[in-house]
Amino acid sequence: MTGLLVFGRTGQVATELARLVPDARFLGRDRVDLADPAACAAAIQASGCAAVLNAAAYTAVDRAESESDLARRINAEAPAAMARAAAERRVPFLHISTDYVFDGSGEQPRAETDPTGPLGVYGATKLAGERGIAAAGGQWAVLRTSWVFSAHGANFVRTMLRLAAERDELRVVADQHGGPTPAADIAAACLTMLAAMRTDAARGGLYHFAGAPDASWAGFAREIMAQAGLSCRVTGISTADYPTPARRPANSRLDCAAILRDFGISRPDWRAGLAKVLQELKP
Ligand SMILES: NC(=O)C1=CN([C@@H]2O[C@H](COP(=O)(O)OP(=O)(O)OC[C@H]3O[C@@H](n4cnc5c(N)ncnc54)[C@H](OP(=O)(O)O)[C@@H]3O)[C@@H](O)[C@H]2O)C=CC1
Ligand SMILES: Cc1cn([C@H]2C[C@H](O)[C@@H](COP(=O)(O)OP(=O)(O)O[C@H]3O[C@@H](C)C(=O)[C@@H](O)[C@H]3O)O2)c(=O)[nH]c1=O
Ligand SMILES: [Mg+2]
Repeated sequence: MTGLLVFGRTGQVATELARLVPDARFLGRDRVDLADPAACAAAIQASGCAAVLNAAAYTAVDRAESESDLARRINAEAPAAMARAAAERRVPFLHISTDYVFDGSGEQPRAETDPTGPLGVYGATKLAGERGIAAAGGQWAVLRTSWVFSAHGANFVRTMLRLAAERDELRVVADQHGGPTPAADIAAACLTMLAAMRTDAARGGLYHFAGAPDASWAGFAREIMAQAGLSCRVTGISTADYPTPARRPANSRLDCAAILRDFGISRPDWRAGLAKVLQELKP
């Protein structure tokens, strides 16, 4: 995809995007600080790009509870400023959001039209970002995804592998459910959506996208151990037994029917994505 400007360079999704579109321009933290929303807008204005994708964010869920001002600038104000700059330049803008915008009640998968209710600062700032983008007046899309993993960066798969090397039992919450999602599939979905948006100015909006089947974190951990051939035992525990600064939704399941209907993008099997990531991590 020519003329694509990407915010982020070292993150999970940005790294996978660089593999798929090496000719895109990637703006790392060294080039633009998302804590400076005006600098984000200026980067778009100066770029002459044909499309903008924001793959950067403040993703430290627990730390956000004590750094809410910074999280808000990066997750809410910067994306809104990007969306306004893209609107001025009349180029499509794609942004990534999260299952943590929901309150996690019930057991049904959430649709795009369902009410939000973030439980923590990370989710609240990501939701504010979604709203700022929708209010910017340009052509935009927001892809809400969940439980992202890859061979790079900080993610649950790498955490589990690290801990499994140190212990013979891991205690992992079994009462939070969602769809683990390979970063590579998110990158591909973003490019499919942007391509459609570039050929039709009426395309865009809010879409859910997550790997299948839905699992608990404990179930995800057990599959990691099984595929990696590790004997570390995974004991399912309740959220109450794993206290964290930020509350997390018990029901993170996303209904992904709309993105299939409108873009032909189906839920990837995360177990296949996990096999690829483990292969990549092999020494
Ligand atoms: N990770 C997950 O499980 C999920 C992520 N998402 C969303 O998907 C998107 C991509 O996430 P993912 O790839 O996992 O994120 P990562 O945490 O892997 O990467 C975040 C990126 O943002 C950059 N960044 C953070 N702060 C700044 C800043 N002040 N200035 C410039 N760059 C900054 C980081 O740079 P640096 O490396 O220098 O710190 C890093 O490249 C985000 O919008 C996230 O909210 C949605 C659902 C789940
Ligand atoms: C390390 C560990 C975690 N857990 C729990 C804590 C948490 O409920 C769950 C996952 O831990 P993590 O720290 O990876 O979770 P977290 O950082 O909250 O992951 C989230 O990141 C943000 C950016 C998102 O947008 C979400 O979709 C989600 O992927 O597992 C255990 O039960 N045992 C453990 O040993
Ligand atoms: Mg984390």
